[in-house]
Amino acid sequence: MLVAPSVLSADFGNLQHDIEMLNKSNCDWLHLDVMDGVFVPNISFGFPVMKAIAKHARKPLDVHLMIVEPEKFVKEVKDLGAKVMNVHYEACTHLHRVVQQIKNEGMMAGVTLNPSSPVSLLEEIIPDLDLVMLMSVNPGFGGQKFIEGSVDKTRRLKEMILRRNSNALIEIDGGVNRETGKRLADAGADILVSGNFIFKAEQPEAEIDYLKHL
Ligand SMILES: O=C(CO)[C@@H](O)[C@H](O)COP(=O)(O)O
Repeated sequence: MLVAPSVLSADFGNLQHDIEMLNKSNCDWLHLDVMDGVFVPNISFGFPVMKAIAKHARKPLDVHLMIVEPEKFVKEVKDLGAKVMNVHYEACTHLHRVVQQIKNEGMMAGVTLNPSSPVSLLEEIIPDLDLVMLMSVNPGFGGQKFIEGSVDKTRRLKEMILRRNSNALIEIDGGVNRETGKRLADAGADILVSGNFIFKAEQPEAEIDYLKHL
């Protein structure tokens, strides 16, 4: 299992401390949530903060854009040195074009689905994707309750990926902890994003290890 701690739940007053903790940990990617106050009802951080994080991070960056018109920022995300660029299905009118732009910049192309968006929406594009991220909470905030239907949705996505001969990885984001993480792993998840569960833990590195071994 790959584990991508969500930096949204870090201590922003002491960000370097938390990034160093993640550098020392066995986590795989750093998950960076960009929110614009339009696509989601919250504003998080943008490129100046991500550049500062990138300077200290010794793990690949997994950038999740919860913004309208994400295609305007492909080059900026590439210049950060990101490994993964995740855009929302719901934010892209010309999704196929955006996915090609991301891949042409040498990044993994990820498409994210909101909880109410069915996996069937990805039927045509799935062979082109490197990754699909399912939101298991409504995007915009850390620390929300896991939406139960996400486990079955993960299973259905896995079936579609196999049926369409896609190599897409399955990433799940929202409300991931020991218990939900286990069920998601059994359903076919490849990558778990986790915010509050990791950063509020007494021993964040041990919780990362727990999720990694699911
Ligand atoms: O993208 C988001 C929220 O919009 C997530 O990445 C959350 O930041 C995950 O946090 P937890 O639900 O694990 O606390």
